[in-house]
Order: sequence, then C-alpha cells, then structure tokens
Amino acid sequence: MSFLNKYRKITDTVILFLLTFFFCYVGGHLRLPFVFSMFWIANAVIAGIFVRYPSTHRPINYLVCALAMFLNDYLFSGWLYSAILINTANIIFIAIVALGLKGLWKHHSKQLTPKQVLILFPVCLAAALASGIWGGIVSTSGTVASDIVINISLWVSEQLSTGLMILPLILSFKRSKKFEWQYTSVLAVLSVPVLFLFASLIKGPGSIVFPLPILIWCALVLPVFISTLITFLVGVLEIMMVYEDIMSNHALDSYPEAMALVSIRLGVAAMVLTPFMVSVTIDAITTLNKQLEIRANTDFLTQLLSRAGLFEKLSRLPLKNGQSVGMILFDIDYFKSINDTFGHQAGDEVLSDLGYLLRRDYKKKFYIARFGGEEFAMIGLNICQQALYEQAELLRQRVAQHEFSLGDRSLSITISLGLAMGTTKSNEGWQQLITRLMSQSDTRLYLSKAGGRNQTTPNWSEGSLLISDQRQT
Ligand SMILES: Nc1nc2c(ncn2[C@@H]2O[C@H](COP(=O)(O)OP(=O)(O)OP(=O)(O)O)[C@@H](O)[C@H]2O)c(=O)[nH]1
Repeated sequence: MSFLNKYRKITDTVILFLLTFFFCYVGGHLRLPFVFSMFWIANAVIAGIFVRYPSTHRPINYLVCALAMFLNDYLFSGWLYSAILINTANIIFIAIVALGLKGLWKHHSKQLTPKQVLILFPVCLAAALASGIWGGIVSTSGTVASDIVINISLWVSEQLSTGLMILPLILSFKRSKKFEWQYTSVLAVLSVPVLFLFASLIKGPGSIVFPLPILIWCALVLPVFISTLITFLVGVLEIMMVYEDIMSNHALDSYPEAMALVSIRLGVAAMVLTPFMVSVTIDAITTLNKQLEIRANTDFLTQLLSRAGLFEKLSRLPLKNGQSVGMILFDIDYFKSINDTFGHQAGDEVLSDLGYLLRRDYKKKFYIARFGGEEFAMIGLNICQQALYEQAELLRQRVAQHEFSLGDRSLSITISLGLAMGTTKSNEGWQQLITRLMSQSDTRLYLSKAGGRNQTTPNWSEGSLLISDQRQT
C-alpha cells in the first residue's frame, strides 16, 4: 500500500479514519438479528495496517480510529455512551495484535516465514479473548449469565476467525514474486467451487472441512497472496452458507443456536491457518532452494558462473545435432607476480574487476565461467570460427587496455587465450562436448603461453579447418 507513506503522516491518518469508518459501516450493516455483526473486519484491517506499515502505528491513529468507530455508531445506530464502551473492545483487539506482532513482520521483506505464521494464532487468540470478554460484557443489557457467555463466545469467535482470515491477506499483500499460471494452478482454483457444490449437497457438520484439501493444493501451487485470498473467500462463504442453511441445518437466528455459529467460526479459524502455513513454508523452501542453487552455481569473487554452474546451465539447453559451439579458454599472465608484489587482496580485486568487465561486455553473447584460480571459460552457441576469433581478440585487447584499479593506483594485465570450435554429435551430451572442447582449448592456451603470452591460438588452421575435428575423423 504505497499510499501509506511514512512521510505523509497527516494523509495516513485521514486514510485510516476513512478506512475505519467504511469498514465499521459495512460491519454495522452485516448485523445479525441480535446485536453483533456477522463479520467485523475493521479491527483486523487496521491492526494489519499498523503491523505492516509500522510508521502508522501511532497513538494519534488509535484515537482517530476510535473516533471513526464512535461516529459510525452514533450516526447509524444512535448509540452514545454504549458506543464508547463497545468500541473500547475493538481498540483492545487492534492494540494487542499490533503490539503482539510488532517488529516481526518487516514491511520491505518479500519473504514471510513459518515463524511469523505460528505467532499469528496465539496473538489473534489473545486479542480476540481480551476484546471479546470486554465486548461481551458491556454489550449485554441484562445480567443473565448465559447471555453474557453467549455474547462473549460470539464476539471472541468472530474476532478470532475474522482476524485469522484478514491478517494473512494484509500481511502477504504485494509480497508475491514473479508467477506464471500453469494448468495445475488453474485447475486448483477451478476446483474450489466444485468442492462448495459438493459441500452444499452433502451438508452436515463435516462439510466445513471439505475445501481443506483444495486449499492446501492452492497453497502448494499459487503465490502466498492469491492462495490466502482464496482461503479468505472460502472462509467467508462457509460462514455465510452455514448461516443461510446451505451447508448445515441450524437455525442460527435465535440465541441457543447461536452457539452453532460460534462453533462454525472456530472451525473456520482453525482451518484457514493451515493453508497459510503450507503456502508460507513452501514459499520459504523455494526461496532457500533458489539461493542455494545460485550459491552453488556462482563464483563468489567474480559473480560469474562456477564450473558446476556452467554445466548446470548448459544441461538445461536442448543440444541439437550439428550445432556449432565455440569455447574461449583464457588465463591471466603472470598472475602470481601480482599476488607476490601487491598482495593476495590486490589479486582478488583484479579478478573481481575482470569479472565485472566480462559480465558487462560478454554476458549476452557467451556463457562465462571462472574455472578456478585465474582461468576463465566462455562458451558461445551457433558461432562461427571467425566470429569466435574476433571476439577473443577483442577481449584480449580490451583486457590489455583496461586499467585495473588497486586503491589509489592502477595496474595493467594481459591474458593468453586458447580457442576451440566443435560441432555437436549425435550420442554426445553437453558434458562430453565441453570436456572435448576444454582439452582442445587448453592445449591452445598452453601454446599461447609458450609463444610469449598475450595472444590467441585457435584449434583451426588458416584455411578454416577444424584441426582437432579433422584429426578425429
Ligand atoms: N588473489 C588470488 N590469487 C589466486 C586465486 N586463485 C589462484 N590464485 C593465484 O594465482 C596464481 C597462479 O599462478 P601460476 O599458475 O603460477 O600462473 P601465473 O603466475 O599467472 O603465470 P602464467 O599463467 O604462466 O602466466 C597463484 O599464485 C595462485 O595462488 C584467487 O582466488 N585469488
């Protein structure tokens, strides 16, 4: 929610006032035959905003939200003194959630963690109990104990279920990463109404958990926010369907039966957290796997591919028969003397700077890897001999002209290169092809070194024939 900007505090306060007023208005119009609302979402929404955008969590905003609640009750229900007492319960809920989750849900982090989800339940329960006990007592007109118990139960169950449905939605909003719809994700979403149809046909107490497997499926294949949104809609629909007698046969509009509504709400509250937990856990595992993969396949110093990373990357590409593949293998000349003269740290800086140069100028045309020490390999696909040679020569000249900065001084280096061209053969995979090209380019690299360094030696003769391929045939 970019409109909640920490530099625009007055605007934020106005927005919070309007949001509170709006959601109280909606809640007020969802009142059951008895005094309570079917869904009172204002508290969870405001608490969620306070947690998600900590700059809005200020005493003045509590006051403004309370004012909006009071004004709504005064205007639409004609309450005055009782509005102050009842809305204190709402502020209690908001305060406990906001303080209980404070600092645990970072605004900028894209990643939610299972620990954050675990803390959500006890905090919501504490907030619902505290606000429900207060709200249940002050909203009971007589002193009949059973009325107070029912009112407290209705209040607690409503706040708990609404809190557990709304808070995940706000807390996961705009955190989703890049996502592409696949047929499994579409199928999962389409299965939700089918399950509802099934539940409305079978009915009975068990029908409330019918959607759970589908919600878990959604949690596995959809981004956290979308899966949470579906869970929220399912939870709301279930409560509505039970209330409207579509899913169960309770007459919920009289007092004793109201406990059935309490039961359904608690059931929904217990159910909605499971898909959220699955979704966040899967998301965290996927992110961790990606990070591990990047670490395993990337050379830390140069930010180029590691040798394993190069094979991994190539192995994902289809290898067509007869495709031409070129390899540039090169090595920094007299690198040991750089380490000996300027220190190992200076050597590292040269390698890192070289990595930057390679990524900047050659990443689009080649797969570039640091093979170890000061040796690098570049693989070009569908490239001809001449282009490979030109690119290698250009690289050699660029490196020779580049000034590698070492603190307040600079240094020039040269590289020696060995080139190999090959065509893919049937029954040969990337592993064999690269190994073949490596051994050929390594021999040429050795020739470049022996020939005086700072030069390029290809594995073909002037007449453009592939020397090694010729030898093999
Ligand atoms: N700073 C630094 N040095 C490294 C790293 N990896 C390998 N080296 C050093 O690179 C040097 C390579 O030395 P040599 O194999 O003798 O090659 P050279 O001095 O470049 O000589 P020629 O290749 O024959 O031109 C060794 O001193 C290694 O310690 C690294 O990650 N950082």
